[in-house]
Amino acid sequence: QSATYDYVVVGGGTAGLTVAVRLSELANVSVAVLEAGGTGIGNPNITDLRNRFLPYDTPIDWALPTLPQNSANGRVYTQRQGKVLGGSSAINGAVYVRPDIREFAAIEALGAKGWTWNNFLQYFKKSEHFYPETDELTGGQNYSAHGFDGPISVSYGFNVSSFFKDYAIPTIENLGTMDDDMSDGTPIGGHSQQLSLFPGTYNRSYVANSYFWPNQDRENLHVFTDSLVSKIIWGEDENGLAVANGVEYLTEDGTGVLNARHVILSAGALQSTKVLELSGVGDPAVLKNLGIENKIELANVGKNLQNQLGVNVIYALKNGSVTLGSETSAPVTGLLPAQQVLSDEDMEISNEIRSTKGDDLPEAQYEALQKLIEDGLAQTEMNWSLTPQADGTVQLRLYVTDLHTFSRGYVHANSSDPTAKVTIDPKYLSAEHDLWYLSKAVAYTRNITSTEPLASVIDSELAPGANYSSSEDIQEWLLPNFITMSHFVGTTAALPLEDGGVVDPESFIVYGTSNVRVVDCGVIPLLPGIHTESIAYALGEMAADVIKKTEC
Ligand SMILES: Cc1cc2nc3c(=O)[nH]c(=O)nc-3n(C[C@H](O)[C@H](O)[C@H](O)COP(=O)(O)OP(=O)(O)OC[C@H]3O[C@@H](n4cnc5c(N)ncnc54)[C@H](O)[C@@H]3O)c2cc1C
Repeated sequence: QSATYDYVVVGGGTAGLTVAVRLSELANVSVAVLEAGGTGIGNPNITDLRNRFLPYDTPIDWALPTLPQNSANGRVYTQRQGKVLGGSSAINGAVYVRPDIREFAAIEALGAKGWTWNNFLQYFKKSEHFYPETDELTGGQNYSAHGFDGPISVSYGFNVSSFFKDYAIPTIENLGTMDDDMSDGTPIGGHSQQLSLFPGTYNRSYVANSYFWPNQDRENLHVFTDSLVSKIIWGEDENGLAVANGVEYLTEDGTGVLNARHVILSAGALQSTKVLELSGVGDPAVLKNLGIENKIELANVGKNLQNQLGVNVIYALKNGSVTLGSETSAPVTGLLPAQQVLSDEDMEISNEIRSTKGDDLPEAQYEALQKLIEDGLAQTEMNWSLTPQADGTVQLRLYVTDLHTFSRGYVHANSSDPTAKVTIDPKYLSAEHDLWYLSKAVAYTRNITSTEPLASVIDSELAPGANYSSSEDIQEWLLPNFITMSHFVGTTAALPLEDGGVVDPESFIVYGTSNVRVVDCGVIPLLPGIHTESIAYALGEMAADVIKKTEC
């Protein structure tokens, strides 16, 4: 089977379907998307956000194991990624939040030319349809940073328990501040949580049902599911430079080929690198191990892997003290600077621990991270949710995180067999500050639960439990209990080649090629202290605009 398209997009996920749908607005341009997973149609674990943990270890989850983590007693962590049309937007937590303006400044200063807040803001807005009236908790704010005509519905949880208004928000205000909008580029403080959710429902708004299905009848847009791309097929231009002629892919029926003028890799931060490496693009040492001939030497492919860490801290609430609502997920979230989470004395210890840079962390990123923390950007997200128990009691779950982590790892293809899972070593906790800081964030929840009015309804601490008192105790508890935010970035960084880049920040074109791009979260060079779906949509929108200009 062979066909020719102007653009072939590898991966029908968050950024991939966004860029494909936008490109197909040009009637004279043909676009194909090859997605390894199925359509997901009729799967309630995708559509109903209350089921958001049920996709794990089912066919719509790649379920990618890490290597044993040396700094976590050899623990193997299973990383989630959506394997279905919609990609990770089909299985994620649907928290909608954008980076701090200062994080874009830091990323641009690393060398990502054009990655300014103002440039991204137009694409955040373009992808969003915001429903401010659904805010039951704070309301009456300034929504000028939002979009009202885009495909992705953003609203607030509904039928929210009165606990959040009566206890959570006043307690947050007693310790810090409530902020009016978590998506306006100044996200410090407590918030009423924004979600990619159809207003007044439990239904997830994600890239398949909000960008693609409404446009699926376009004649110039073809989406192929259950099609795993194995590699790029190369030709040469008149100067002998590598030019992609298309891709090869596998289905149940065998091998297929799609010819293309341009290839866009959107397989996510964990898997676009695999397609590059199986196509002979990457670090020669890695390719040699795989037995793959080096077509384009690009040593940065798969390096600079970043993620954030978190853990659930659990408190029992006094019997009968709280009336449950029927909200989908944490209706209140806080974005806290290290200066709030740490005492003055601990801030000094933090400075001391951070004064040594780890070998895996590039110097420029190290300097940027130090400044983000010193300037008081969010270093901990704290999600507040209630969970009813079978015995009729209610637990308060404070999900606490370490947002700007210093550990860096890698992801590489593990075999020349395209069906083999990638090798991931995120090197979690290899930087001392990551574990130490998370232990302090856990301890900080005790300040919260001993502050009124919340203190009056707290019964006891269940996890880790009051007997874990010192930072060392809590660190020990964290090793088997920490979880990750699944916000992978950095492996195909949009930076100058000499600064660790894999793609050009303005064109998204892979260095050494003229017609292969990467458009997914892997291009984000430095992980901002927030969730990443908003950026994935903005990247898809931005890349489409950049590419459209080349077509006109
Ligand atoms: C469990 C989980 C919870 C999360 N929670 C949140 C949240 O609450 N809020 C938030 O903002 N972000 C959240 N995120 C992160 C966010 O969803 C991702 O950062 C974002 O969706 C990634 O988009 P992407 O386009 O880079 O990749 P993806 O959306 O993962 O798309 C990649 C696509 O490529 C396909 N693919 C891979 N390899 C191939 C191949 N060889 N051939 C063909 N297709 C291939 C995959 O099947 C997938 O569909 C979460 C992520 C996960 C996994």
